[in-house]
Amino acid sequence: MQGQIALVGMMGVGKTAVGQEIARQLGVVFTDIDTEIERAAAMSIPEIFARDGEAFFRNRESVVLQRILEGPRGVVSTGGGAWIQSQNRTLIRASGIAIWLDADIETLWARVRQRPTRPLLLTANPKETLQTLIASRRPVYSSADICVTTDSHSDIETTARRVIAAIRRDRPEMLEGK
Ligand SMILES: Nc1ncnc2c1ncn2[C@@H]1O[C@H](COP(=O)(O)OP(=O)(O)O)[C@@H](O)[C@H]1O
Ligand SMILES: O=C(O)C1=C[C@@H](OP(=O)(O)O)[C@@H](O)[C@H](O)C1
Ligand SMILES: [Mg+2]
Repeated sequence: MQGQIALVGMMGVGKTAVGQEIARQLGVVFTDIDTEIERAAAMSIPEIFARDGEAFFRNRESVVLQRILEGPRGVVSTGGGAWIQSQNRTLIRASGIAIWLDADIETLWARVRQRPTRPLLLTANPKETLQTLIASRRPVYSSADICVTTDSHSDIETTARRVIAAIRRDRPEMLEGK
């Protein structure tokens, strides 16, 4: 593999689950940035937001992202806000390619509503908050290298295969040696 494959996109779209499956199918290392932040801080994401605030979390996110991108080549799943920061986009572009996983609001909402692990959605109307976040972030996600759309009918394994097929089609040099 010629660089890092980074997954970006809204919370609940499946970056963590699909990223892990892409890495399994390609036989490369998988890293989830949120998991690495939690490990380094010995705290959960909701605990970090509650104790230190979002700005602190964003700082940790950039530091951990840089460290992971400098490591062995593989698949890196980011948190939904990572690609929104321009310095993170620069880091990801310099190390490989960004895949935007996209889905409609109903698909995202069905997946995120089940678990209270996303502090940005602890609002009076979390679905509306999700919708507002999508509207502000979609133009930024669209600057990723490749977009793959998922929906409630595509399972994790199928979505992973479609991502790999899209990379093979658009950026075949990325998968050389694979
Ligand atoms: N087709 C699918 N693709 C991706 N995730 C799915 C799919 N169907 C259900 N899920 C579930 O949706 C939830 C959110 O996925 P996750 O990987 O945590 O998203 P993200 O990391 O983008 O926030 C998980 O429980 C995952 O197993
Ligand atoms: O969209 C965001 O700003 C966030 C998404 C989360 O990751 P997932 O996209 O993996 O849920 C996590 O990094 C944090 O709760 C903030
Ligand atoms: Mg995730």
